[in-house]
Amino acid sequence: MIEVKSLTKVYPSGKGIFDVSFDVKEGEIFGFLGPNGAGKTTTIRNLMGFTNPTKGHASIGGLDCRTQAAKIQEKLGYVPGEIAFFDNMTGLQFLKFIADMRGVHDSSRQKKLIEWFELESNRKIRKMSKGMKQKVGLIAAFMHDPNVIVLDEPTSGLDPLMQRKFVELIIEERNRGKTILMSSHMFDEVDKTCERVAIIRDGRIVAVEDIKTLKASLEKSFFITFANSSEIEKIEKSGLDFKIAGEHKVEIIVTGDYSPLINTLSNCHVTDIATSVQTLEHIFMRYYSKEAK
Ligand SMILES: Nc1ncnc2c1ncn2[C@@H]1O[C@H](COP(=O)(O)OP(=O)(O)OP(=O)(O)O)[C@@H](O)[C@H]1O
Repeated sequence: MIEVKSLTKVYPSGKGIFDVSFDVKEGEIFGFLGPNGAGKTTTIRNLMGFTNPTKGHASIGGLDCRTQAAKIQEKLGYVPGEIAFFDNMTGLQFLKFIADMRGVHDSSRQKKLIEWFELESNRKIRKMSKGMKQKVGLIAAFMHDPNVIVLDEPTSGLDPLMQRKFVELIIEERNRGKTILMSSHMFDEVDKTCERVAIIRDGRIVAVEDIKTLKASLEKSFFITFANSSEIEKIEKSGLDFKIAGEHKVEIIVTGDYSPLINTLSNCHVTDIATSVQTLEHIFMRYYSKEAK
């Protein structure tokens, strides 16, 4: 549904994005992650046709993002990273203005979204907090029921309750067949919603991965305490990946298959087991760090 091929945008400073390629399938939530300044907004601005690429191209629903931007925007929902509004309007006036521009006459979905995000819609935008403005931007992006939604850091400024509501909303939209591309710094939100992610660093894609595959590579550490130190010999002979963690204690690291651990421990006198689980954040941080390939 969204295709990005060798997209390159070089700013005069030499910064930008280089050979960015990924695709977002119809009906999936796709996460776009990366440290500050990595190139997420630049990529998204190219998708919206706000800026022309130096090289490469992008399309949404088969339409070219450079030459058919107006047509794409008719059907798209978009939340920019920084929302600039008509400050003197109330939230509701702004939403009505956008709906009129889009030729949307049924306001039932707009009303539902105002209730869902508990927006004080009669407040002037200039008197709204960052989070309130973000809600207005989200409602504007979703209220015309678009098939494709592009979100640049959609929950920045939202409190945890509203973040949760946002997560519920996009899962519901995905279940209704909508395609969502979302840049985010919130690993937890990405974990809860996305099927796949692309990670960008210094303007280049360093990974495009299935969340399930990433989760399968998470390590789990088991801290096992034995009744006596002689039990440790059994661990040494077992072939398990382990480190000594005390006189009677080992840390055993498991990825995926737990059977060898269970079989080995069933022959040992164990007095305590504690566990610690890696989260997706560990994996994302590995890609964010300079050492990642
Ligand atoms: N209009 C511009 N002119 C010149 N350089 C720019 C412009 N916009 C972005 N850049 C530079 O391009 C690089 C990518 O910036 P971009 O805003 O796309 O990153 P980002 O991943 O969205 O970051 P963040 O997470 O901080 O929002 C940065 O080095 C940035 O300074």
